Amino acid sequence: MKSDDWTTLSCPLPSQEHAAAAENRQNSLTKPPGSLGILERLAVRLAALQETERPKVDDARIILFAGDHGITLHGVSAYPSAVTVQMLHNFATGGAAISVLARELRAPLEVVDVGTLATTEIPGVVRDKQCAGTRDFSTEPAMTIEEAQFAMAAGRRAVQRAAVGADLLILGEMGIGNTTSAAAVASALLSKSPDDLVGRGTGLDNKGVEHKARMINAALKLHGLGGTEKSPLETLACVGGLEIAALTGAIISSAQSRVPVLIDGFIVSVAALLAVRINPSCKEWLVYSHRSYEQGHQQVLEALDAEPLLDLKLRLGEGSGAALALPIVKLVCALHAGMATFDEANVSGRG
Ligand SMILES: O=C(O)c1ccc[n+]([C@@H]2O[C@H](COP(=O)([O-])O)[C@@H](O)[C@H]2O)c1
Ligand SMILES: Cc1cc2nc[nH]c2cc1C
Repeated sequence: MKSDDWTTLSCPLPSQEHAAAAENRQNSLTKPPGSLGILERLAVRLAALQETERPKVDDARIILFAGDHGITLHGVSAYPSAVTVQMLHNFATGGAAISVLARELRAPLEVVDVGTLATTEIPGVVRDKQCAGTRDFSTEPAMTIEEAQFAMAAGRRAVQRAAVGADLLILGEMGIGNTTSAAAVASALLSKSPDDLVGRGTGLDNKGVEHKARMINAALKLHGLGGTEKSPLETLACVGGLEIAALTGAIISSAQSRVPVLIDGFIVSVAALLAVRINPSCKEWLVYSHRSYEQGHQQVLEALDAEPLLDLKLRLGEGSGAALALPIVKLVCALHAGMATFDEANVSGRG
């Protein structure tokens, strides 16, 4: 078996039978049908995925992948690359936003360095990397195919270590420069102009955003991306990132292992797009937590037929938007399991 063959192995199909049972229950609960909006569909989807009429999300886990980006040589981020490794220490010592959210939610957090510039072990951070950052994709491919596959497999290893058996997996990322890589991948996969997919990232001004779009445009031409000739894996290798590759592998592996994934912001959604292009059967296993403030996110969400739960103008990453949405997902399950039916509560149905 080739080392990349696992990526296309089918994910389980949601159970139609349990979806029907959950939908019946939703429609019998003491509320006008449809009044809980998109949350009703979420309850039914989780029921189908967990093969039960009454799903639960008691055991959620969080995995965060970090990587650095050669393209940062060209001033595409408001922050220096050094921040990625500095933040790894912050994640490990509990001071980052996702560290606080993980503690509050009692969700175990695993942080994996899949390709930062760090040269030494960082206590509390799993190291699973071949490369210290990607290459500058304005002059050469960011990764070789083998490097991208290694990082995808690192994503799978993390899921097998930290998420198998969980009710839900939250994926997050950290990588200065990764909104440039993510926008480049999305432009190529969606055949859209980078002008429509670039955003401010960590806080670029208008000139910075224009420069970022020009860099991506030139790179797409250099690598022959944007048409149909290149595969998703080749696109990932040319202009993607090591943490984006790990996220892609983790999404596929989680779906194959029957663990639904709560997708975070722009970067994780672009990894979801890659995952669905590589293995369409993983699509059913993805739940979208929020619409990020990053300009291109809406287009990526549309391409994935996503219905995000929140729209809070977040643009932090780290899995923070997904962590903030987790209480809603838990409460959706509690409502679905705990509300009385019209019959049980002796409430009259529609006249
Ligand atoms: O998740 C998002 O939608 C999001 C939007 C903008 C920025 N980020 C975070 O900011 C970093 C990338 O921004 P930049 O400007 O360095 O490309 C990276 O660490 C991401 O986690 C994340
Ligand atoms: C401080 C900081 C924290 C982050 N977390 C995710 N991306 C980030 C980018 C910066 C700059």
